Amino acid sequence: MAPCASNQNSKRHVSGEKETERSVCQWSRKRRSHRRPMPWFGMDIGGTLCKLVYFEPKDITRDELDSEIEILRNIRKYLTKHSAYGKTGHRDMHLQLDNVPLRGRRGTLHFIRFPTCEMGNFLALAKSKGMATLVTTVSATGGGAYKFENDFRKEVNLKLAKFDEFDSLISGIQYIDTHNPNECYYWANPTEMEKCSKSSYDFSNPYPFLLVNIGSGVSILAVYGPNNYKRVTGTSIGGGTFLGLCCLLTGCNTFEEAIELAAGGDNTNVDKLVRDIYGGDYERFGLPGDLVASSFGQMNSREKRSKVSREDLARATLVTITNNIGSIARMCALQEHIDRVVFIGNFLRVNPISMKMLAYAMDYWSNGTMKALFLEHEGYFGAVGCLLRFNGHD
Ligand SMILES: Nc1ncnc2c1ncn2[C@@H]1O[C@H](COP(=O)(O)OP(=O)(O)O)[C@@H](O)[C@H]1O
Ligand SMILES: CC(C)(COP(=O)(O)O)[C@@H](O)C(=O)NCCC(=O)O
Repeated sequence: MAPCASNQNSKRHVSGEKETERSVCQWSRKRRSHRRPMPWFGMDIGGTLCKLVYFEPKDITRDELDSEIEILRNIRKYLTKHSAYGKTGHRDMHLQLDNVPLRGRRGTLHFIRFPTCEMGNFLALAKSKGMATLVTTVSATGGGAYKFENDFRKEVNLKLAKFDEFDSLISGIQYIDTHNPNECYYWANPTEMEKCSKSSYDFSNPYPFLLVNIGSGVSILAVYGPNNYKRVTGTSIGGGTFLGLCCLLTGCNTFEEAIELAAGGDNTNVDKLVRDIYGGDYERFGLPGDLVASSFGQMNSREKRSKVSREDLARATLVTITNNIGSIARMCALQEHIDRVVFIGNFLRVNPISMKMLAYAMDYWSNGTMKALFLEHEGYFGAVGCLLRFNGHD
């Protein structure tokens, strides 16, 4: 397992820089004498989005600055002075982490994403910025670290140090939770939608927890300790399914558009509810009348189809996918005897509807014994984790 995974106790009692570093990357001290050459990147190349984390050192000495080669300086400036790159690259400035320690240095972590299908353009841009002239290695995870390995070597002379996506996810969560006091939150009063609001959660004592990563597909891990986890199950009905079906059904073209449509729609015009079948609640088995009995169950009727809006269809798609994930997650939590379920992945980006639904489902169907938790850096943990794991000598 990873050399830089911390033990729980050291993680809980972080107070100063030295202790913080010890908790995250004890082994990095050994390597400090021969510092890793910059730039430091971690990439998580997923089925839909490529997440790129860039560490900008802020403790650069005058000597270092003077000896920094121009290409590196230009790359640093380009990445940190812009918030958009080309047509599809974005820096999530609201997630930026300042003054964090990373393998003996202090600096800023920047969070950048672009669609994985734009990898060709990304490599061309990297080449145009001079990356190909630097003999360097980038740490990478996700399926694309394997799929695009040869392209990186051929196009930009970059070697990829590959790390497993789940090892990376867990290291990344541990690190970011240690360095961002407001990372973890939950939705308070999930059963009363008007009162439902975001609240901070102290996740300094995290184990065990169930980790539900909602990316293109969904992977569910039971995490028992920093170096102890298993993949319980997965489902192919995930974020990619939501976006794909929504594009098909509504003609929308982006995730943001799909979420906006869903926000203005009503799934009860599309789904068949328990009350549509029973006329009210199915009391004997505790099924309330407003529960969805059959997702898209009204859409067999030509008349109902003629009245339904794009917004309703988007909402029903979102509700269907979210409820299915929530239901599988709850069964896994029961099976593993775990009561805290952490939902991450970019499906939850700008998507409070799904988060509130997951919070509601966990709370309601467990009679308040299970809690849904969320993390601010939702899709970036893999990229951070693989950056931490790189020892600079692969
Ligand atoms: N800008 C975006 N473009 C495409 N999908 C997005 C975007 N923002 C959020 N998503 C959602 O996030 C999912 C991808 O999540 P992510 O955690 O990055 O997974 P992966 O590693 O498989 O790419 C998409 O399937 C979609 O539901
Ligand atoms: C194959 C994956 C690990 C890839 O991760 P992703 O890019 O979706 O984040 C994931 O899509 C997954 O677990 N899919 C579900 C496969 C299954 O268990 O049915």
